[in-house]
Amino acid sequence: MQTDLVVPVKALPDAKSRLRGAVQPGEHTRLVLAVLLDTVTAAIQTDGVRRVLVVSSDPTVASVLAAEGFECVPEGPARGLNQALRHGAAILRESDPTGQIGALQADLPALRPHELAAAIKTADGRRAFCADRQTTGTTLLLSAPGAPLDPRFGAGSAQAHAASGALPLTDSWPSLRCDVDTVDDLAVARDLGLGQQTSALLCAVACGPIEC
Ligand SMILES: Nc1nc2c(ncn2[C@@H]2O[C@H](COP(=O)(O)OP(=O)(O)OP(=O)(O)O)[C@@H](O)[C@H]2O)c(=O)[nH]1
Ligand SMILES: C=C(OP(=O)(O)O)C(=O)O
Repeated sequence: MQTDLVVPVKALPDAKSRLRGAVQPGEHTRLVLAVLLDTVTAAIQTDGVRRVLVVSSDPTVASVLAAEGFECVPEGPARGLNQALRHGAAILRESDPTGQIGALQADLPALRPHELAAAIKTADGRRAFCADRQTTGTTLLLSAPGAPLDPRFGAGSAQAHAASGALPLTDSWPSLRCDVDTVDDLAVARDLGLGQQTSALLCAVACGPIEC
């Protein structure tokens, strides 16, 4: 079974606001883009992942992704994170009405393809989710083949996904659970091993709280 993933990214001026301060203010956008590129690079290298579709109406996100060969579509008419995910899922469904769809967070710069592959394998075709390392948020939500994704991202999304019947995936998978919302999260990701783009950026600008 092949899995197609949707990755949502909001407008860059608003993106990763809690991560501000990790690098100088003028480098924040580059950091957000580096984290995104490391995430989608790991995702597309994952066994069993066929497509990675970013949903973002930000023109810089679209052009940076296009330059690296990634797919990006603008949001649909309905605003918001879950609406963007539903829009992306609908596009993926047009190509394969019976396939498995997933929502992957855009801020997993230490993501290891083998951990994502293991999570997809463990789900084994069931609608399932992986909570973040704090256990409150969600880093990955998978549909059953041909079935709705039914995303419930936002504050307390792990509980919301469980309450909606999704199976919690409980193996450790530290890189899949390590979304970087804060400077502390980025330090944890650095200790796990950052992807090439984020690592290079932090080395290039190394005078903030996170050193490479
Ligand atoms: N396309 C799209 N993506 C969104 C939207 N809202 C949030 N996202 C993305 O969904 C993920 C989680 O969103 P948030 O936690 O709200 O935002 P964040 O940018 O990660 O961090 P904060 O600004 O610190 O809240 C991030 O990848 C966001 O870019 C939206 O309205 N549209
Ligand atoms: C929106 C979510 O992500 P974040 O950790 O960025 O708040 C979520 O986990 O549902």
